[in-house]
Amino acid sequence: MAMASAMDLSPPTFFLSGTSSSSSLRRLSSISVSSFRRHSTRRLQLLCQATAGTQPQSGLSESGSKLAARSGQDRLLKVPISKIRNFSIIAHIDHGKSTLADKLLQVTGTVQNRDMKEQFLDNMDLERERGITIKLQAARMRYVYEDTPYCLNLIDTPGHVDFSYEVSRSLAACEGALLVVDASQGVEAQTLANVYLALENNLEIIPVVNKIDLPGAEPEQVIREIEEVIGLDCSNAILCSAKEGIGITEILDAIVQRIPPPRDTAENPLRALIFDSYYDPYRGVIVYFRVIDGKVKKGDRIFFMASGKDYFADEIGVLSPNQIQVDELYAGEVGYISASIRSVADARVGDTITNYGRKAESSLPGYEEATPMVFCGLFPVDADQFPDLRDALEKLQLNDAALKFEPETSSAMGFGFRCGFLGLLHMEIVQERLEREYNLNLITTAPSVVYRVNTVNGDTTMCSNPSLLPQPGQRKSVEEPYVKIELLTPKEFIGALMELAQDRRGEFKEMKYIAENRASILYELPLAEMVGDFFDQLKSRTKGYASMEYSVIGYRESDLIKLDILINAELVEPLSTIVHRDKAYSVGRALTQKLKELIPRQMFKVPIQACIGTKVIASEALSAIRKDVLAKCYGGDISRKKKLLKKQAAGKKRMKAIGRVDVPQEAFMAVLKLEREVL
Ligand SMILES: Nc1nc2c(ncn2[C@@H]2O[C@H](COP(=O)(O)OP(=O)(O)OP(=O)(O)O)[C@@H](O)[C@H]2O)c(=O)[nH]1
Repeated sequence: MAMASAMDLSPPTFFLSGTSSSSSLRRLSSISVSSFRRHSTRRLQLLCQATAGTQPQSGLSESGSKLAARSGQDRLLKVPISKIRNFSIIAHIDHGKSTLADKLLQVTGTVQNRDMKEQFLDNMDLERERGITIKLQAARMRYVYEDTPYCLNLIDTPGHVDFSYEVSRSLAACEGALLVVDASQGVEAQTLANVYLALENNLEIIPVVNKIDLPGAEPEQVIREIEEVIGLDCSNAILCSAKEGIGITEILDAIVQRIPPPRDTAENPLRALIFDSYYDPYRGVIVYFRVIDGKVKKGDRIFFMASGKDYFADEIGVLSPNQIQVDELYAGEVGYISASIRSVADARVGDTITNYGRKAESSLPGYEEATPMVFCGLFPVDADQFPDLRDALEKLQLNDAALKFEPETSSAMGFGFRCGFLGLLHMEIVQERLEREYNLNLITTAPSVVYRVNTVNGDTTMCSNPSLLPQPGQRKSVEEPYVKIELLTPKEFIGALMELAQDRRGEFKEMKYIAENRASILYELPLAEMVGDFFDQLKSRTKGYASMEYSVIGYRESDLIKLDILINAELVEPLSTIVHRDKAYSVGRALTQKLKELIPRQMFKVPIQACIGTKVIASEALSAIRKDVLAKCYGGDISRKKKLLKKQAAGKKRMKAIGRVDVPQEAFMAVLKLEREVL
C-alpha cells in the first residue's frame, strides 16, 4: 500500500483497505416516492413527503461494533487530507442514485458482491416494504488512482421534498456532487431543485448521464438539456449504466480528479456539521458529522452550539460502512460520535459540534429548526390506550426531532394528540410505526395546514386545528401558507396541468420551454390545496410524465371559513375543515355524500349535515337497517357462520362511536377523497 507522500504533512485520515460486511449501509438508498407508491398499500395523497427520524441501524450491536473495530483497526490506513474527497449523489427519483451508489461500493470493494443484496440497502420493515430509505447515511470507500490510495466519502441524501433541509445539510458537508440524470427521461423537477441546492453550497458538480443501456436512451439530447436548462458545462459529462456497470471507473476517476480536497483547517477550534443522527436504544443518539474545522478526539467534551448541550464523546469512528472506532478525526473527515445523548433534539441536523474547552467563535451557517407543515389528530380507538399512545409518541420523539405533539380533547373523539409532521409521508410513517411497533389502534383525522388568524382585538394566533378556528365575530382575517410550485411536463399535458393548478386556486406565474418538447410552468397556490390528491392527479393527468417541486413562500390572506359536520345532530369536530368561501357549498355537498357512502347504516335513521355556523348547507340521511351478514347462509356449516360474524366484528374495529353512530376511519379522511369534479 502506498504511503502518504512526504509533501503531505496534513493530518491523516483512515480507511479500510479490505472489505467488510455491512448491515449498517442498509439505509443507503434514498426515498423513492414512486417505489413507495408501488409498494404501499395505503396510498399517499401528497407529493411533498419525506420523513425524519426513523430508526436507522448501526447494523451492529455494541459488541459487534467493538469486534468490527478491532478487526477494522488492523486494516486501517492513513491518507493525508489532500487524498480525501467528500461527495453526494443528487438525482431525481428513480434516475438511478441507489443503483449507482451500490455499484460504487462494489467496485471499490467496500462491500463484497456476496453481501450486496437488496435488503442491504433498506433495513426497517417499513422501509423495505415501501422500498424507501428514510434517513441519510454515509459510506467511506477506498479507491486507488494512479497507484495512490484515496478516501472517498459518499454522503447520501434523502430524495424527498419534506427533507430538503436535510439534503441541504448533507450537501454542505461535501465538496462535490454527482448529478445523475436518466438518459431516457432528461432533466426533471427534482434534478433542478437539487442542483440549485448544490450550487448554493458551491459544490463541484460532475454530470453523469445514467441508463445509457436503455433502448430509449438519448444521451446527447439529455446532455444538451443539462447545458441549456442548468447552464452546466457538460463537455466532460460521463455516460454510464449503473445497472450494467458501464462508466463506473470513469466516475471514480472524475471524483478524484475534479472534486477538490477539503481545506486543511485542523488547527482551528473544532466545528463539525451534523448531517444525520439517530437514536440507538443501547447507546443513545449516534450523530453523523463532517469535521469542517479542527479535530475531535475520543473522550473530548463536546458542545452542541444550537441546543446548548454538552457531552463526552465516548466513542468516535468512521463508517466503512460499518461503524469502525478510531481515536481522532480531523478537518475534512466524516464520521460518527456516540456520547450517551438522550434525544435527537439535543443533536439536530444542521447543528455545529465544537469543543467545550475551546469553543468556536461562531457556529456553521444554515441551522434551522424543523417546522411541521401538516397537522392531524391521533386518537386511540380504545380510550384505555391513551397512556400507551403518549408513551409511544414520547419514544418516537427521542428519535425524531421533527415530530411535534400536544394533547387534544374532543367531545366526539375523547382524549388524543394533535401531532405536527414535515409532510404526509412523515405522517404516514409515524402513524404506521405507532400501530405496528406499539400495537395501537388509532383513528387519524384529516391533515390540515397551519392557519394564521388575525383577531379583532389585534392578536395573531396560529391555528393548526380547524375545529379551534375562532368564531367569525372574533376574527378579522385568516391567512394560509402558500407554496411556489414548478411543474415540468411534456408539452401535450400543459393544458391538463394548468387546469389542475387553476382548479386548486393556483395563480399562474410563468411558463417557458426548457427543451423542444418540455415546458416548465410556475404557479403559486395554497399549501392546503396540495394536501390531498394533488400529486396523484398530477401523475394521472400526465400519464406519469410530469414532475414537480415546491417550496413554501409565506402566508397570504384568503376568504376562508369553517365547515362543520353534524352526524345524528352531533357536531364531529375532527370532521371540521377550513375551506375557501367559494368552495364551501360544493365541498359540503360532496362531503355529506361521501360520508353517507362510508358510514355503515345503523339500526336507526342517521342525518348527516354540513353547516357553516348554524346554517345547514347540505344534508343527507342514512336509512336504518341492520346488515344481516348471515342472510345468504342457508342452514349448514356453523363454522362458516362464525367466520362471517367474526369478519363483521373485525370490520367494526377501526370505528369510533360518535354518540350512537359508529364512524369508520375512512370517514375521517373523506375530505381528502372528494371527487374533484364535483368541486
Ligand atoms: N436499464 C437501466 N436501469 C437502471 C440503471 N440504473 C438504475 N436503473 C433502474 O432504475 C430504477 C431506479 O433506480 P434506483 O437506483 O432505485 O433509483 P434512485 O434514483 O435511487 O431512486 P429512488 O431511490 O426512488 O430515489 C431501478 O429499477 C433500477 O434497476 C441503468 O443504468 N440502466
